[in-house]
Amino acid sequence: MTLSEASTRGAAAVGARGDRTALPPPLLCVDGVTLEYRAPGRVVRATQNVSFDIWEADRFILLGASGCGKSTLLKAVGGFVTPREGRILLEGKPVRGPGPDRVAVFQEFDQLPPWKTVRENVAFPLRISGRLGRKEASERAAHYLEKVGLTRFADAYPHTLSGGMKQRVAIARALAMEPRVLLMDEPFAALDALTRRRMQEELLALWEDVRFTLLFVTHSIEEALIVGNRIALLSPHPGRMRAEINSHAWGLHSGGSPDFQAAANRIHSLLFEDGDAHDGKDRQ
Ligand SMILES: Nc1ncnc2c1ncn2[C@@H]1O[C@H](COP(=O)(O)OP(=O)(O)OP(=O)(O)O)[C@@H](O)[C@H]1O
Repeated sequence: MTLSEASTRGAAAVGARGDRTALPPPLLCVDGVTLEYRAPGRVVRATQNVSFDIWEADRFILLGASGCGKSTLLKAVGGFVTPREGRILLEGKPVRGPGPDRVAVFQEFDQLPPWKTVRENVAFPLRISGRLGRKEASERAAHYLEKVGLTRFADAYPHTLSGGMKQRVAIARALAMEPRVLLMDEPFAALDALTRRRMQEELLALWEDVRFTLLFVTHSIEEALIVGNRIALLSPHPGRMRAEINSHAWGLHSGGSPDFQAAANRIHSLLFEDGDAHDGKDRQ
């Protein structure tokens, strides 16, 4: 990767598609977003003036050090945190709160109610959101459980599943809602290395099949390169855009190659080299 490949949001998107005029409007627009947590006598600024656009079927990664505001950005897109400054638009409309058009998968294994079977876990949000009746919800649950390879476990309870299987259920549950954007907050970080790798493979295979739009948070450079087609690099706390990078050239089979290592090293220095000196320099 050369410096010229690190680019602003618009240029990166153009690079990924090769033709500026062919670009439709973005699905999700994060525009100058500053996020803060306020408590009496204390303000924590989580991100500052962050901007990026996501197009349909992008696999967009938020990458940065611990505490740089990645999860807070995801929560803001989810509608759980209101920007202090800037705006977030989904299909051109301001995000004003949570909605079924944005569904999240988290790292924790306890995100599934333990008293519901796997099938019920997947079907439940479809029913309570009023989207589908009992029979249709159950059919859709079966469809997505098949996609994540868990048909045989539809009647099992979460505590009988491995960590990877629980994450598959969470992914099936999220995809079953057929959201406009799937939000994933370090979904594989609590898994062992082999399972994590397999889950990355499965997520990419699912994407090939379903072509959902993904906003994915990680602090693993390797995972970002493998899972994403575009990566936003955020500075350490408070998170600001350092650069945006096209990563569509990298995939599951790139790991370990000299080019892949060079890209990872380049990202590492963009993330961690003398912070403010870098901010903006790679955004042409
Ligand atoms: N509920 C909260 N109240 C106050 N400050 C918070 C709250 N949640 C997060 N923060 C602070 O906001 C900043 C950004 O946190 P956030 O969890 O978004 O970062 P992150 O990049 O996702 O980190 P990690 O990779 O460790 O999960 C941090 O300084 C954190 O301490």
